[in-house]
Amino acid sequence: MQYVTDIQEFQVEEGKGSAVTLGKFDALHRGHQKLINRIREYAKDGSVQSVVFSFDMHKDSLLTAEERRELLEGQTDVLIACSFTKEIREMEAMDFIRDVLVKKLHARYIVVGTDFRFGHCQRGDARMLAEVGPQFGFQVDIIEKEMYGNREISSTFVRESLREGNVELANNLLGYTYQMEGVVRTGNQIGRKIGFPTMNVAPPDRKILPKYGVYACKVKVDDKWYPAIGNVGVKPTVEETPVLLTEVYLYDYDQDAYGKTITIQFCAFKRAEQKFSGLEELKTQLKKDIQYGWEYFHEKK
Ligand SMILES: Cc1cc2nc3c(=O)[nH]c(=O)nc-3n(C[C@H](O)[C@H](O)[C@H](O)COP(=O)(O)O)c2cc1C
Ligand SMILES: Nc1ncnc2c1ncn2[C@@H]1O[C@H](COP(=O)(O)OP(=O)(O)OP(=O)(O)O)[C@@H](O)[C@H]1O
Repeated sequence: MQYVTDIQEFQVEEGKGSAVTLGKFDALHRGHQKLINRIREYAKDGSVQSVVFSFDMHKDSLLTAEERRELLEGQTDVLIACSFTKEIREMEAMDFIRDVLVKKLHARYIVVGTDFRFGHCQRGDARMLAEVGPQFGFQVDIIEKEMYGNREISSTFVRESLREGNVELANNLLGYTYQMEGVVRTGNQIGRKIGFPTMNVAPPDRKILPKYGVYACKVKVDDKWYPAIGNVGVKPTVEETPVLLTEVYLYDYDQDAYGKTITIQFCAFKRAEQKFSGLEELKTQLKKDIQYGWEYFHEKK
């Protein structure tokens, strides 16, 4: 996959056209996957290159740029991560069509959802693309929204579910398990003292985490997955200054992981993070959480 961050530097392969899908693509949820599958179909015979054109809004996001890139590896020929700069924001819709979609991407197929909007003041939309398509030589596919019950799947819906701690719903909307990655750093060593050594990991910058609380997790260390129980939050019982961390206790791991990069997947919500009266009360609750996690994975709820 070709990864492009500066659209000015990019040109579709000589003599080839492209099948392009456009949007923010923060989540790469099941709705986004529908669009990506369509451009893949067009590119299957090699006649056109498939292009995912994503606008990076520079906000807190579900996927870091690196994660989006990894998830799309092997799924598309080209990923354009286009910064949503003033220049892009203020570009007239027709200029975007002419200068970017036609001149740079040689678009033959454009695949968007029903509510896709673009260009200065969002004046461009899917209908406008379809109207001018014949004149510029591209076909437009407007894809019906993938639904969850009677609500459209969207990145906003995934963010809301995470905010409520409902990772099961978020994972269903995504079609994969929500995760974060980070380097294991030293904690206060209290966990070890109370019998539950944990790995402490700070989330990447601007990465959205689920609501503060306890989750059944899967954790990848050195390419191996382990069942675990984790806490997302600021440990109010033991920390005076809040520092957001995800902390995980792995069931079958007894080595030193400091400095290693691990991946944490959030599988199920157990309870909200609490401030306990002291370490004894925390320890009593931790035992219950650990029991819950063990049952979650062993009874495969
Ligand atoms: C499953 C689990 C649940 C936790 N729940 C809470 C909690 O509700 N409140 C809290 O203050 N800390 C909670 N913690 C964090 C503990 O305070 C922390 O593990 C302990 O202080 C050890 O921290 P250390 O690794 O920095 O030594 C939880 C940790 C785990 C692994
Ligand atoms: N549920 C869906 N089914 C099909 N297409 C979708 C769906 N959601 C979004 N799309 C389309 O995918 C492209 C990228 O969508 P985009 O990420 O901008 O929207 P979104 O997921 O609704 O995010 P947000 O909630 O932040 O607005 C757009 O063309 C959009 O119309």
